[in-house]
Amino acid sequence: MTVRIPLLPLAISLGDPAGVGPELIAAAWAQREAEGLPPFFAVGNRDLIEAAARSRGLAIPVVAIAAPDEAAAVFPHALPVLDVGTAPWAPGQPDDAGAALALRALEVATSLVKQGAAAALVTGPIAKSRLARIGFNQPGQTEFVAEACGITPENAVMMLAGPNLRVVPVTVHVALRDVPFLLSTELIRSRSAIAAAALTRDFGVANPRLAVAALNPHAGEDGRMGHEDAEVIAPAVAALKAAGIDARGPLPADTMFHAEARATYDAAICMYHDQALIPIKVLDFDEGVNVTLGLPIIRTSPDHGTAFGIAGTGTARPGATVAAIRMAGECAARRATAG
Ligand SMILES: NC(=O)C1=CN([C@@H]2O[C@H](COP(=O)(O)OP(=O)(O)OC[C@H]3O[C@@H](n4cnc5c(N)ncnc54)[C@H](O)[C@@H]3O)[C@@H](O)[C@H]2O)C=CC1
Ligand SMILES: NCC(=O)COP(=O)(O)O
Repeated sequence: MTVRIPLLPLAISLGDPAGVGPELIAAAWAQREAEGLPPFFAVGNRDLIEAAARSRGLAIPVVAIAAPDEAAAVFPHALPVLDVGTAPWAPGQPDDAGAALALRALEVATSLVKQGAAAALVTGPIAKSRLARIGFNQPGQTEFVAEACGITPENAVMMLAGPNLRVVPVTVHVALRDVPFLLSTELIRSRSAIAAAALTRDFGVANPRLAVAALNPHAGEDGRMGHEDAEVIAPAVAALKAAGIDARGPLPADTMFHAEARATYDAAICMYHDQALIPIKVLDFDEGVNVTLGLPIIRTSPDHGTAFGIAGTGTARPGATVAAIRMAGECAARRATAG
């Protein structure tokens, strides 16, 4: 297997300092050689990351850098960190100062990637409710990064990807009761089309096969269990096919995710958050990556959240963070090669 390495280091934002983000950045650095990871630097606070690393027995060297261009030389022997603020390390005890540091790290890391000072953005997990307390008015980091890049939220598409499955939730961080009203033929069509284009551009899938899920049980059972499947989703699939995209559906969601079914598509287009995220977290929790499609930059994140309950205990597994770094590096290298 050829490992694609980007020319510049990646930027990784700290995430909420009370969560598992800081210690998993350190754990990923400790595994850089074994995992063949591309060079990266953290954006956050050196002392905090060092404390988080030591809590899990990682006595790794952590070095403050003044600018991203110092990261490549430091990375082979120490974890480079760009300091953007301070907060005490208090695992499992989120507060406004920590949320402010997380937001500052996200802002700076995003800006550095946009400027071309870093090859791609990997975001550490934040708690949306904690950031909302300090004025963050986006549903999540996806929409924040999209806005920073001048992309509308509709055109920034969340995909969760692991070794066994890729899923795209058409609606994301909304109440379940609102989903039927938010779904539209155009939203399903456009998110699917963006996903198909990104699978080709960033993942090297020449002719992506999309499996589009139904909303209702049994795909509506001829209208006996809801009308959205026939009236909203089926026309979107027809429009995708008319545009030359290999799309099928609406498919009953309960039989889309077993192994034989998964082998027939490259991504499942799902109608709501948990329809997409439950199967991938069952199959690939420890290697799942959240990637934003349709952006001018590459952005990935581990599939899990802040896990405040286990921060600082040494039990958080680094696999999803490692996978997010690897995927960001590969996608950035693929874009650089394509020109
Ligand atoms: N990429 C991001 O920024 C994401 C942020 N979140 C945020 O995280 C916060 C907590 O959300 P939850 O639903 O509790 O999800 P969570 O992923 O933080 O935790 C769910 C369960 O998985 C465990 N877990 C999570 N990561 C783990 C790891 N690396 N190793 C071992 N166990 C792990 C936790 O201990 C917990 O039992 C919320 O505020 C949410 O907004 C959630 C998902 C993604
Ligand atoms: N459930 C996915 C998630 O919460 C990640 O959202 P985002 O912050 O990456 O937009």
